[in-house]
Formats: sequence, C-alpha cells, structure tokens
Amino acid sequence: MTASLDGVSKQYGRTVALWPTTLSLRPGVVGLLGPNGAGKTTILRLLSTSLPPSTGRITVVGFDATESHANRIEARRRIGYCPQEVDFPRGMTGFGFLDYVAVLKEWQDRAPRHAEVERVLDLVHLGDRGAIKISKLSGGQRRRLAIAQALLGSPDLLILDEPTTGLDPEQRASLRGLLSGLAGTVVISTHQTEDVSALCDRVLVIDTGRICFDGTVPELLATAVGRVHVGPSANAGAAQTWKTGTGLIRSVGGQPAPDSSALDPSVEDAYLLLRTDRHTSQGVTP
Ligand SMILES: Nc1ncnc2c1ncn2[C@@H]1O[C@H](COP(=O)(O)OP(=O)(O)OP(=O)(O)O)[C@@H](O)[C@H]1O
Repeated sequence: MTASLDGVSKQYGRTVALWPTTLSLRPGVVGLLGPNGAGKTTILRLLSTSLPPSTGRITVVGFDATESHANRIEARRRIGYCPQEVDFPRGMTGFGFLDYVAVLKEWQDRAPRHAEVERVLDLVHLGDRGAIKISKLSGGQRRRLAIAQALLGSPDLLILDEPTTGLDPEQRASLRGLLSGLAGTVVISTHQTEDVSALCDRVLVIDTGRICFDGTVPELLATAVGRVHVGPSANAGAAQTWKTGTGLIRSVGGQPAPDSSALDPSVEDAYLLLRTDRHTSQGVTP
C-alpha cells in the first residue's frame, strides 16, 4: 500500500470539505471525479501533506505524516505534487526552475541533478524548451513544466490536480501514455471523463465531501447499463438530453421513450446518473 487516509476529515471554518474518509491507495492510476467544490483538491492537498487534516491519520509509504514533523518530511520525500495552479517565477527558465525545485528536494550533486532535470523535461516533451524563460512558454507548456517538477525523483506517490486542463489533444494523449507507464501510485483529479475511461485503474467519485463511488471503470459503467437511449424523442424524466449530430435525441436516465434504443453508456453517462440518483434519493442540493 502506498498511502492511506484513516478517518480523515477537513473542515474550513463551518464548511466541511471532506467528511471522515478511510481510503487505501495502491500502485496504479486513481482518478478523482466530481463537480466543482466537491472536495477533490482538498483530498489531494491532504494526501500531499500540504494541508493538515481536521481529524484522522494520513500515511504515505509507511510514514504517518500526521504523527510528527520528521515523519512528514519522510513522507514528502516520496511524494510528487502538482497543484491546480503553480505560481512560476517567470523570469526563470524551465531548466532553472526545475533545477531549483530539485535542490529543494535535496538533490545535492550537480551532475545527477541536471541529468534528472533533463529527464523530466524530456518526459513532458519540453526537452528543447528548457533554456526558454517561463514567461515565453505557452499555457500548455507551463502546465507540462508544472507536471515535470512533480516527476522529479520518480516519487512513489504522484499527485496531480487537473493535469490535463489546458493541454491540447495530442499532449493529453501523450500525458496519458506517460502516466500509465509509471510504476508507482498516481492520483489525479479531473473533469475530463475521457481521461478516466482511458487511463484510470480506479475511479473515486466525490460529491459534497464524500466518496460516493469507489471502483473500476467497468464497475462504474455497469451502473448505467440500460439507462442511456437514443431515439426520435427524449426519455421522460431524463437527467440529461441533447440532440445529436444525427438529429436523434440522446437521453441519459428516465423512462425509455417509444422507438428508442439502448446505447452503451460512457463514463460521463454513469457519472451523471450517479449524481442524479444521489441527489434525487437524498435531497442533496447540487
Ligand atoms: N481555503 C479554504 N477556505 C474555506 N473554504 C475552502 C477552502 N478551500 C476549499 N474550500 C471549500 O471546500 C470545499 C471543497 O473545495 P475543493 O477545492 O476541495 O473542491 P474541488 O472538488 O477541488 O473543486 P474544483 O473542481 O472547483 O477544483 C468547497 O466548498 C470550497 O469552497
């Protein structure tokens, strides 16, 4: 097991961002899906040990980061974290920035440190951009530079908050290739359901500070089988409907309309239905 949350909760003043949660993470790619404000970033910051929990224990590679400062340092040595937004010193070059982060991560010897910086620059396809000032990089290139700093030292636990936001389709596909080839545990938060279906071994759906689904992509898809239709009219009571390019109406949930046929659900369909079912049955405000 790479990391665990044991009864971990987080409250900001009166706002409960995460209700008491117990979770174990093993090698593979774990995707956190959920609407804005659900608590994804809170979980990632807790796991990264940059945010102290209100209750519970957080363990990373055997070190209980909530127990002592020394344990937290040991845990952090095994973590790579890329937050949603990184404030770069824009006057620096990409290479200079990564070299600086590598120094902070205790890479003391210059030659192996520089080799590591070159390695992670290559991994995110910025090998030929290292000497350029960060202010001159595009938004997508800066995003990849932020990911590169998290890859330094091949951490056991790699935590990426919305890593594919701002990347073009080619770069997104390439990042998926990179993440799926890593040996350790990778935790990503995303709004891109395609990333989840293409990449994740395990999906956690978060809603109002609670994990409301924990399983594999096929298990998530199975929850929506027989509930997605296409036809000349919309399903009554559907959670979502839209007119497709063929002129037919695609309905997610509801009572199948006459002459409609069932479709294989996507991760997005299953996610929408999970949320709708939860909000209808529990009266949770979306
Ligand atoms: N520093 C803070 N102070 C007060 N409330 C906060 C703070 N950070 C987050 N919150 C609240 O905690 C809840 C969870 O926020 P969080 O950022 O974890 O959600 P998220 O799922 O990552 O959202 P998004 O998809 O928009 O990034 C929200 O209600 C948010 O307003």
